[in-house]
Amino acid sequence: MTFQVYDTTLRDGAQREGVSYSVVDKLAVARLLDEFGVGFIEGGWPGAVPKDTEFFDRARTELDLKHAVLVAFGATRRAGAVAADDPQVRGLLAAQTPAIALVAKADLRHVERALRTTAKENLAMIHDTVTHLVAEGRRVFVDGEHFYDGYRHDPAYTASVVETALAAGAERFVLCDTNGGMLPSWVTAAIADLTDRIGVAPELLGMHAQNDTACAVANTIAAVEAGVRHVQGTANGYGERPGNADIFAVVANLQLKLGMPVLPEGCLEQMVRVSHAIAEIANIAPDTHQAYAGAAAFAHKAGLHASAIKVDPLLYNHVEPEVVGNDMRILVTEMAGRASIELKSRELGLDLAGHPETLSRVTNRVKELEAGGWSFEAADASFELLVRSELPDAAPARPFTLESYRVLVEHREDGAVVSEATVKIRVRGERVIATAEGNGPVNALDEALRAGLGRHYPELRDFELADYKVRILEGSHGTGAVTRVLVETADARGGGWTTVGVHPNVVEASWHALVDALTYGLNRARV
Ligand SMILES: CC(=O)SCCNC(=O)CCNC(=O)[C@H](O)C(C)(C)COP(=O)(O)OP(=O)(O)OC[C@H]1O[C@@H](n2cnc3c(N)ncnc32)[C@H](O)[C@@H]1OP(=O)(O)O
Ligand SMILES: CC(=O)C(=O)O
Repeated sequence: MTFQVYDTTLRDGAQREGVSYSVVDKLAVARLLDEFGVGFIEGGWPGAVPKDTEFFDRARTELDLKHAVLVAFGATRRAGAVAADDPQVRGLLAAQTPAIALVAKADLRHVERALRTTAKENLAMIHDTVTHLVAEGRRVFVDGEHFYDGYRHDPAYTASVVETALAAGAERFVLCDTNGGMLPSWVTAAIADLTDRIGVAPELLGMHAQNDTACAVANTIAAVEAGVRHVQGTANGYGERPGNADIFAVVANLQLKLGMPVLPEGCLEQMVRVSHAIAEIANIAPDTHQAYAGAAAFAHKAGLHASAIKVDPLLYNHVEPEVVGNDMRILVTEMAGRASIELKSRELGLDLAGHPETLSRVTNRVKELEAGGWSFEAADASFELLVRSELPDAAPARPFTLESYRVLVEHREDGAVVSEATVKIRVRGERVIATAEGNGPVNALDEALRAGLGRHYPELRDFELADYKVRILEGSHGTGAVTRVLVETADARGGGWTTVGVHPNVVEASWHALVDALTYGLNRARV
């Protein structure tokens, strides 16, 4: 039986606090999920949510899916109603999708207390709705809401829900951990007990796990190991409350750990791109520490790791990052050893293999500076300048030498605050004095330095300060604190780099970061 990868980013994922997709967003997410190769895309609840109704209408003409089948999600008919006449069920058919997922009560307590109907009527609601939709030519999935809690409470009734749905023609019965309270061994035990009790083939079952115990991915994998062949999940684990099973981690675990080729060839490598693009559309910053897809998923900080990675990257990576479209990175911090410095330098295009003294000097310098509050982890450009300055044939580090700078901040009677900076520098043998105003002291300093350098280095016009972050370092107090400044600079070619400066005076810390930023940019522009 074919393995089914079923995505519910556009339905359960949209139930995450803070997420609100437009119809255009939903269409874009569906295209991305299709590129990732999922077999089913649950698009929302037509008839209940107006945007979802419009999504299915537009999807018919605007989506050309290569891998996925669109699924409309809804509920079983209301108690006492006729399925064919139930407006909600009619809304599902009106979406004209090849497949429909029905949420059905699988816990007797919910039947009695939330639906306020009888055990028998709930079974009839499931039976009638499934047979009606199948007769209308739809593939039907039944999501057994609260399956696991219900099975613990009254296994015989919950098992009868599964039997009813499958007997009525459902293609799969999906075991939902709706409250997300399960642990992997409990999932395994429940599936084994259910299959023994009613003799159902586990391949006819699916798994939908909420993440309230942080076990959604593990629970899903446990279900597959128990024989289930349909898994549900969402991009980046978005979903109601803490979320759903992260479909990226689920699929990667199945393919790379259990050897199950559940995606079409070539799709797994799309993971990082698809994950980040969906985060962008959802307006959620990508989780850098997300397994497999996060920017830090293969980032190594400890010196001991780097020294082994130098021999073979797989000694400290559980898989090759490229198989999910990710990259390995080496972080340079006070935890670095010579191997970390060598690998990081290589990443930046500098081969230090034949320079053991340089390696030792840079390693010691990094440790010293980090102890004083510097941080190179997020400032590759400052690190590269540091390495270059320690190379035996190092060129002069700066495009100028500083005689002095001065910054004034004037608070005027009318409330206006004006900053003015003057720099006195030597550029290519010439003494230059330049003054500029800015909306703050750092901006004024930046402008004055650019004005002073501009005639000799016209390419400076292409750089702009993209971000500026100040952090007060721990262990220091009040206005006398040591500050760390990170400056992010962008150029007209779409590139960007980050530099760092540290000093008890925030202007001096900013000066270091600014000078590194311009120096690095000028070196780069000349390559
Ligand atoms: C576990 C999950 O996450 S399932 C996905 C849930 N998603 C959503 O709820 C998002 C979309 N929902 C909505 O837009 C609305 O809740 C609607 C349109 C579906 C229903 O709205 P309303 O008619 O105003 O009802 P309301 O939301 O207050 O209550 C839900 C009704 O559905 C009934 N219901 C709940 N589950 C089911 C079910 N599986 N089958 C049939 N009816 C059900 C409830 O008993 C309740 O009926 P009542 O109105 O007679 O009390
Ligand atoms: C269907 C669903 O989202 C749940 O039971 O959690």
